[in-house]
Amino acid sequence: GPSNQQDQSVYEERHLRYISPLGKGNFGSVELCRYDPLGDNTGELIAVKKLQPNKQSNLEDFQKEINTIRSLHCDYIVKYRGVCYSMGRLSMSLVMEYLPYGSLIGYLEKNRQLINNRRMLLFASQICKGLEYLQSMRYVHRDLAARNILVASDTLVKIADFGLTKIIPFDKEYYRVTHPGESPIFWYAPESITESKFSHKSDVWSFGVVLHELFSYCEHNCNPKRLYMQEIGNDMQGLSISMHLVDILKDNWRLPAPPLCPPRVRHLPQPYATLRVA
Ligand SMILES: CCCn1cc(-c2nc(Nc3ccc(C(=O)NC)cc3)nc3[nH]ccc23)cn1
Repeated sequence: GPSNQQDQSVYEERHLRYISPLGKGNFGSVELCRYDPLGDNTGELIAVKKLQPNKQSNLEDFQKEINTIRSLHCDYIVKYRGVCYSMGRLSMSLVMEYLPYGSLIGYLEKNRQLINNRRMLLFASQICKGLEYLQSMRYVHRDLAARNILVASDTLVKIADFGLTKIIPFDKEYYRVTHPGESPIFWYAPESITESKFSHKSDVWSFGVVLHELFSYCEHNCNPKRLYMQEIGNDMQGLSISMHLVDILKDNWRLPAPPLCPPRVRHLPQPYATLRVA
């Protein structure tokens, strides 16, 4: 559509045709819809994120997420299209570009044989560029994980879901969360677990876990949570899982390099995340 189609556009609910569910994000679910004002099925396919009413999230968080994604213009970040008001502006939905190949996890599982190291590194570099752009805007994503990476084509992936994204205050290097919700602790840097501190460095740590997922082809039997839980041992004495996790990380235990991981990736220069533990 016209260039103003890109931003600030309002989609009328009456022209939205629901097609199928696409997935669950933070605070909401995403559905495939066709925006069909002519009513002849020629309208564009869009991804619509609706606020989950029952979740502890509230409209305020959702509006922050919408403002965040609306401010992002990067080839490696899923594009904002507009908003759709319903129930007379009482509730609103976030409209985004539809990425036909879906989540990176499903894509790697389905196309495992066809994806060589070169393409894996292409995906890794695109996620890295998306993260670099976020950092240039002083955003911390706080939920970088393969489940939040979407596939636009066989040669393009994008970062999605900005439900937990925060802006780092201008006088600090980190963002301290007051009320950590359901935390994806197996993607968290140590200081995020122990002090709820999030920074560009903690996003880099999560990117390291995404690299592990990438080179494991997102196989569910070697996903980060399962590998960490095996190492922690399933016998849970008093200490919570997160304290056990921080203990092994402080002892410099790290996720084992995936078996198919090429040597050059295996021995990346130690990310400064490790130096911090020392
Ligand atoms: C990231 C967590 C929240 N989330 C966002 C989306 C999403 N999905 C898609 N496309 C998609 C998804 C799934 C499949 C599929 O075949 N599944 C079996 C095919 C295409 N386009 C999107 N544009 C913006 C968000 C978004 C899905 N979940």
